[in-house]
Amino acid sequence: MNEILSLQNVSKQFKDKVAVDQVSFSIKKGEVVAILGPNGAGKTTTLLMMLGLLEQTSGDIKLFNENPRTKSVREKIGAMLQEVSVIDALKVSEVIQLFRSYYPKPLGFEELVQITGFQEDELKKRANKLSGGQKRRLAFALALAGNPDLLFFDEPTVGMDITSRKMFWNTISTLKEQGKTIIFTTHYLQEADDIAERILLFHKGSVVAEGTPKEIKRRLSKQSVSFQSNQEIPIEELRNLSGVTEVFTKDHRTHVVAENTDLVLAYLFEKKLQISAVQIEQGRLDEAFEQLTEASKEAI
Ligand SMILES: Nc1ncnc2c1ncn2[C@@H]1O[C@H](COP(=O)(O)OP(=O)(O)OP(=O)(O)O)[C@@H](O)[C@H]1O
Repeated sequence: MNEILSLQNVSKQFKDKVAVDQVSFSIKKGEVVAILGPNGAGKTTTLLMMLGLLEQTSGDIKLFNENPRTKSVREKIGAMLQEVSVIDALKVSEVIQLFRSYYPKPLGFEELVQITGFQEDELKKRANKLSGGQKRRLAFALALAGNPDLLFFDEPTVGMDITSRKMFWNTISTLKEQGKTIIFTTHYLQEADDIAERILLFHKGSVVAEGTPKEIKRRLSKQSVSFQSNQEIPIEELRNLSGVTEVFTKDHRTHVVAENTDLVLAYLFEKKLQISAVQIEQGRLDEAFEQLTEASKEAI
């Protein structure tokens, strides 16, 4: 069995706020998974629970079939969180060496420096004197220090310029080729689409959709069938078809918005309705995602 992470009915409640609500999923070795969702969807809370940094209110979390807080698990994971806090009094090179010393089989110092692109003069700087971008690179080096099998990144590219972003994702592809399992949170749909093999779409603390980027796109963006007809159209019957979300008439055309337009077409043909000028349209994914984001803003 190559499942290395699993969550079962995991919830997290902060006072009267349910941040994560009955979430279940599992991740296999070597997968690159994006936890996608708008602000406040519960992504960071879920990540912190997976890392054992925050205790769940209920449910079960297993990493490598064990509790995330066990020492043997900690040695196999690396994480880059949103807030970078490093030991300010130390130089960059010293912080990297210190983190390497925590692990039984760390990555070589030179390799870490090369991956994260630190120059000689940067390595001599004190950690508190680094710019925001340099701090994130240091956090990346520290996440990789133990040569982990499983890596977690919380909104890794926030604040990075385009070049750093590109370099970051190139390194992630190399890590994937080495067989590492990578989980990252993002609220950029494009980023999840470009990088991830699987997306877990979070919304208001729950996983509302799960699948490959292609499957998610199909699910999120609505399709519609529209047609003309001289006959009376059984609008109510159409509305009751499975997966149909909307039926309306505009400019003498009937529009049926549905998850699966094939089912709508099959129904129309089965009923032998005389229809003409049939058009099938695919809604835009970014619009659909925006709607979801807007909906969640209202809820906050
Ligand atoms: N320590 C906390 N105390 C109280 N409420 C919290 C705490 N941490 C998170 N929350 C709330 O839980 C919900 C989920 O927050 P979370 O940070 O997990 O969302 P997110 O999807 O990571 O969002 P973002 O993209 O903004 O980081 C939010 O409504 C947030 O305000």
